[in-house]
Amino acid sequence: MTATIAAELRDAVKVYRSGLLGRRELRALDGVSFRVHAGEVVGLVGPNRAGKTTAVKTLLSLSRPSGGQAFRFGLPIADRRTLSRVGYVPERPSFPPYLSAAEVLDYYGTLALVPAGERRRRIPALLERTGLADRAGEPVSRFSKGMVQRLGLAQALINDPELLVLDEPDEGLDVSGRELLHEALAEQRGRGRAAILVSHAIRDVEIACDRVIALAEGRLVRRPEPHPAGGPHRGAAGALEPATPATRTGALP
Ligand SMILES: Nc1ncnc2c1ncn2[C@@H]1O[C@H](COP(=O)(O)OP(=O)(O)OP(=O)(O)O)[C@@H](O)[C@H]1O
Repeated sequence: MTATIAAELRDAVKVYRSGLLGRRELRALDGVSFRVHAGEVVGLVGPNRAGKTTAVKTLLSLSRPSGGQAFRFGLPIADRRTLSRVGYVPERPSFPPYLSAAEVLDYYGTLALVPAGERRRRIPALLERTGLADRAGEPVSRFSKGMVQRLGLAQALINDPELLVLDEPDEGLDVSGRELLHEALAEQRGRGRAAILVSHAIRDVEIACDRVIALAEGRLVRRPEPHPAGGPHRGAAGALEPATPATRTGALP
């Protein structure tokens, strides 16, 4: 039986236009196809400007593709109901500075349609887990960069997501903060859920991910390899393959 496909891009194209009459075009995504299955943690890597953030923003309905298709849990991304099943830590999380950490989590939990009883149960547990419990009542304006990153992770977990998307979440995190990330990713895998980690920290990707998808200049340069659902975590290192013609034409694993 095929594992649930939590996220998929099919020949996705994103063109940004600039200059006179929009004549200059930049192809942030140029025919990118990949799938992320339930039960696997996928690393999305590549140099600056490769299109990594554009790819995840497309999967999150934050960027409208110029061509191709994108799906969450088998449904087109235009169907926004599936967003409540996703947790997302953006590249530079920021929160209303006058809210406390507990209020931020309550706010985002409400937006993600988490029932009040669940929010009351989850918020203290997440604050404890992310090491913010002793500062839970303080306004976020007093938080350090690493604390904001930790709150970003707690925020992404408030709805117990089936797909967790982390866009360079390791910026500013200390060793225990990185361990926290690895634990969250391992937990996703262990519970048969999916995760995408965008990172330049190759060591973190090797430790945390089952396989790697690499982009460069808006194109896939490595072919994703299917991960047997429920199979042992073998690390990302063995999952790389050279680019193939199939990759270029958008054929899916
Ligand atoms: N809103 C936008 N308008 C115009 N160009 C954009 C926009 N967003 C992204 N781009 C361009 O698209 C390309 C891909 O950007 P993207 O942020 O997806 O890359 P990335 O791989 O995440 O890069 P980094 O590692 O630097 O974060 C870049 O050339 C960027 O300048």
